[in-house]
Amino acid sequence: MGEGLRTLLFEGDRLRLIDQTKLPTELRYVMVDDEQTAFSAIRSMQVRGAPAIGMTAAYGLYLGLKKHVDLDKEAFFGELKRQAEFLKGARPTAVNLAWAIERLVRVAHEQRAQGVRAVLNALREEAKAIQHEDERACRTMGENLQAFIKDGMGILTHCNTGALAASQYGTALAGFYVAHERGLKIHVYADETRPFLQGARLTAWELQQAGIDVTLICDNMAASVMASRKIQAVMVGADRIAANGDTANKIGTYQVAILAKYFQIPFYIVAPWSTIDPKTTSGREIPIEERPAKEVTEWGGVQIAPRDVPVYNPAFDVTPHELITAIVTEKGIYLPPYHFA
Ligand SMILES: CSC[C@H]1O[C@H](OP(=O)(O)O)[C@H](O)[C@@H]1O
Repeated sequence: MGEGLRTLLFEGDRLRLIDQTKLPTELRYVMVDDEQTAFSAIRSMQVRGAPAIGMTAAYGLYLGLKKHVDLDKEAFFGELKRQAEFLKGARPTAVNLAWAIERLVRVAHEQRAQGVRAVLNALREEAKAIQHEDERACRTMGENLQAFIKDGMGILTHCNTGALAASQYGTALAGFYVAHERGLKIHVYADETRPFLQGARLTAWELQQAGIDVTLICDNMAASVMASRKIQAVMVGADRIAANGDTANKIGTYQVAILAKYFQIPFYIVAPWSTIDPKTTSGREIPIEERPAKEVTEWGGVQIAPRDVPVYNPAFDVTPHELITAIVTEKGIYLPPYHFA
């Protein structure tokens, strides 16, 4: 689905999202028409993936404020502040969310001298601009990643970094789509990605739809698959990259990076520039979201662990920069030592 199905479709002043909690068994949609519906789609992970949640929050902020078009300017800007803070709290780790909201807030203040309607128009256009920029960034990341993709390669990936996670193509998966378009034969090993199963439910589905060879493995099989020399590279996404290159990504990424180091397999991060947060100097400062215990103790409403057992469910971990071979963005390829400013 590199170019086909759209995770986000903004049309007729409404945002339609693919409901990712229903995949792969059902292709259903969810509509966003204000900040509340945007917040709940992001929090419940109907939409997920750093670029996709940033774009959803941007449209959600515009749509939420549109309902307050009749407020005077002072009250409207008060509402802007409230909704912006509210949306930023939906998920704390992926910096793309705060980045997109801050872009809209900046534009609103630049237009403050104009009327509320002019501010609203500017907000809508900024949200659309973020989406268009993301489309171009995804394609360029995919092209840049070709520097590390060779014909016949086995590639391990974790979570879902595909078209579902962004406007189209995705980040690491963009590279797989471009390689496939160019006739390269690659074989992708997709970690299932406990507990939310983005690898099993989303990556396996996306790659299968696109006709790219994919084999699903459980997370605890990665060492064994690497030991059998099936993997020549690991390529994953990111939710926040600190100035020193430390990278927060889906829980389980860190252990894959350690395994890659052990087996001397290169480990690549692929992310748009908006995922880099130079204000965060190292991974220690990255806030890690904790998700509800039920995501671990239940699946599909079925209990799979003892009732009331204590659960620790961090959604992300931080891979230290020294385990990262290169960071690929739309602006180019970055090699260690990393210094993002
Ligand atoms: C293209 S960013 C994808 C990114 O999304 C992730 O998390 P989640 O599914 O919780 O939004 C993850 O860390 C991926 O690498």
